Amino acid sequence: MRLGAHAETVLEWLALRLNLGPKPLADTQAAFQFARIIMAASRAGLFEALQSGGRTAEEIAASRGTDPRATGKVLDALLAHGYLRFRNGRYELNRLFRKWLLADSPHTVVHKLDFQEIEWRWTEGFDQWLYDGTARDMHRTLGPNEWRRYQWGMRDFSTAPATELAWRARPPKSARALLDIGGSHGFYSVQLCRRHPEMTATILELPEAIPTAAEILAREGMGSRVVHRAGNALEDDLGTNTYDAVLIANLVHHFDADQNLRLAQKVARALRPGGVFMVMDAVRIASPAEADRPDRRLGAVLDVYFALTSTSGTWSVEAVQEWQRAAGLRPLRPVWLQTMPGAALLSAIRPD
Ligand SMILES: C[S@@+](CC[C@H](N)C(=O)[O-])C[C@H]1O[C@@H](n2cnc3c(N)ncnc32)[C@H](O)[C@@H]1O
Repeated sequence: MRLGAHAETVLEWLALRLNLGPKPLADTQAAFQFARIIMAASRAGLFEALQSGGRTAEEIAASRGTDPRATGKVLDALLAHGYLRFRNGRYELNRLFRKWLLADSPHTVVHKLDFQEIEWRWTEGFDQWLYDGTARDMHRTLGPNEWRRYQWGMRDFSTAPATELAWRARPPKSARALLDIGGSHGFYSVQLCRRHPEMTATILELPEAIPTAAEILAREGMGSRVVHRAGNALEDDLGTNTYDAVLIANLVHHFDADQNLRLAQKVARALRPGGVFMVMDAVRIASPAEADRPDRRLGAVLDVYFALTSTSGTWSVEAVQEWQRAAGLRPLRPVWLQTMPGAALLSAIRPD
């Protein structure tokens, strides 16, 4: 997935090729301002105001309590970028974006856009961090309301990759017990259990996450097939010969190499012979020689973000497979997720 400025005309392409336009400004000014416009529009409910049809800027502003002039400008910026269209004097939500920007859509990202307001504030720490390397350990510093917004945000982030992962993961055919470490809202477990009707799942989560995570999970109607267990994956015993599959999705980037190695060893003990350890995450380069690989771009940016927010960072395929091998597991070929470009499912089997 390529971020940044892309030419739309031959002349723009030429200007980019000849390096005539300042790419660093396209990568920053337009990107960060438009990002904040989308977030503000979503948080103010401007997209929601267009749910049941076209409206004028004045009607939208009146229904959301926003300033009419400011609202008109925001709507025009969204129009210019294809989020909206304009017909018969009214703004309409573009059909493609209804799926993502309406709160009652199963694919909504409205909560993630809300959580990004917190992440935005965190990223203001990049400058200081670059000098002193002092990171924020986000899981130790969130307040109760931030925990709530975090869990809802993670839920929105998971719907597309969880559905794909459930189709492409290969737990043993007879798999019955799944452990989902740091599984939060449980959507990965829910989709895996829907795909494998014999399977039940336990989500191991920090206690602070569980009130909101359980509320989100309850909406899926899985009953006792997917349940939470409060604990800490770094400190708790995970059992012996207990699970057919263990998933850790979007969490190894919060742990350092030593923590991940010890966790892999606990997972290997907890797996039954033939069981599978599934690590899903954005993947970083193993060395600067790999830097031009398109499937490592997301991991490169998130590596910096997680180093700031949780002291660690993203990991390479090789690093994850090294922990898995050191724990006595046999890594399988990586599965690159199409719904989350730059993320991969790195599975390893416990030999019989
Ligand atoms: C980035 S979220 C990922 C949630 C979910 N797996 C997904 O991919 O959508 C990381 C989750 O791991 C949980 N977590 C962090 N440290 C943990 C630990 N030591 N033990 C168990 N869970 C942890 C957090 O509370 C959070 O819900």
